[in-house]
Amino acid sequence: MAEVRVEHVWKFYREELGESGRVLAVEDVSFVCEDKSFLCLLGPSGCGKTTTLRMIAGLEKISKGDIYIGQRKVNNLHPRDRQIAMAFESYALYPPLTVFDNIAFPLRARKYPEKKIRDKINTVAELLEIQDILNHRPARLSGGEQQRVSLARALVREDALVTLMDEPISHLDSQLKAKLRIELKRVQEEWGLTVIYVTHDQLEALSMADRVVVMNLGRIQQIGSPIELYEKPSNLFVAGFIGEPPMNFIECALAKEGDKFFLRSTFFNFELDRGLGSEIAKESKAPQKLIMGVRPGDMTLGKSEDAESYSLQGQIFSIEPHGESSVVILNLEKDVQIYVEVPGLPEAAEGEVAWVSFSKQKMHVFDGETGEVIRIS
Ligand SMILES: Nc1ncnc2c1ncn2[C@@H]1O[C@H](COP(=O)(O)OP(=O)(O)OP(=O)(O)O)[C@@H](O)[C@H]1O
Repeated sequence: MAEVRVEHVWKFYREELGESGRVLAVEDVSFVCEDKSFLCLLGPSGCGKTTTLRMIAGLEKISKGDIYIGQRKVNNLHPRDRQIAMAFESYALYPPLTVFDNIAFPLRARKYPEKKIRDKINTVAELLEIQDILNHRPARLSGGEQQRVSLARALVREDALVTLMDEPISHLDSQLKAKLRIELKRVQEEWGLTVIYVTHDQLEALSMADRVVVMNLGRIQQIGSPIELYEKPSNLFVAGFIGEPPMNFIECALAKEGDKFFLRSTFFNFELDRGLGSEIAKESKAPQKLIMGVRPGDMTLGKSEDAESYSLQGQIFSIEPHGESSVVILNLEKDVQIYVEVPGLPEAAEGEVAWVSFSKQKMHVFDGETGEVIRIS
């Protein structure tokens, strides 16, 4: 295994339109995937995550920057010479070979003994629930089965320095996905694999990765552990992208009265701790154009204001039971709604007036112009 370093990597695609039509797909991306760790590239469609992975694999040329696998700079190395295993969304299975022979192919090419190949394939087949299709040919497999075979072929490669996966479980049903999220993480840890995994699904990234690289519009937005991204998002994009239901955002402004600072909007007037107030006054490019953020799960629902916390009043618009929890949607005004996640079923009814409260520590403040978070440094 080996660490992977991506240093100031850029990718321009030149479209048929000519020079002027070039697409900037990846912009100055740098990150390290440590040896034997699980790193996810997470972001919405078109954010550049697949392009980044394909440059690591050697399937796409780097426009600018360097990529290292272990100590070796691989910019100009053929994919075959990079010692990588790949499970990509396009399965690339060999149609004439059975599933077993497809998985065995890279092992036989490396002259593994047949007994070892069989043992390894049986272990992986059980893990991925493909024992019963080992003798089938790819043409008669469903998309989800082909995806698991492609994943199996990548996982059996003991000699690979790094395993690259692009949406490897996207075509599976939710039950199998849930099982494989747990199993993939277990196998990665047990076998000591170094994994770089592309997904647009935050649940996959947050449940499996040691570190997550969040991308948008070709750029890295934040790199952190799942808990860091959730609790300390560094900008509005990450705050809104991570978490389900997403973080609530309300426009507001900074106000100063004497030596006290307030965060003010039509719906609230929160007195700020002096430290945060001064930080906003100092750091914000537009203190009259701030955005307050609070996660649905960080709020409680009640019938009265909580003097110890920040509170907002609204009218319950709907209650959605989700099993263990419920999502309550409150109207603050016709066009302004907030989502609150409460355990079980709330003791409240649609149409009632209710208060939501949250502790000061759970509030996030963002600069409305730059989108960057403002917190006490
Ligand atoms: N071969 C290509 N030629 C031109 N533009 C491309 C090419 N491949 C990708 N792009 C563009 O580069 C950008 C990044 O694409 P990429 O596939 O890396 O994104 P992604 O985050 O993996 O998205 P998805 O999850 O939809 O695959 C997009 O704007 C895409 O349209």
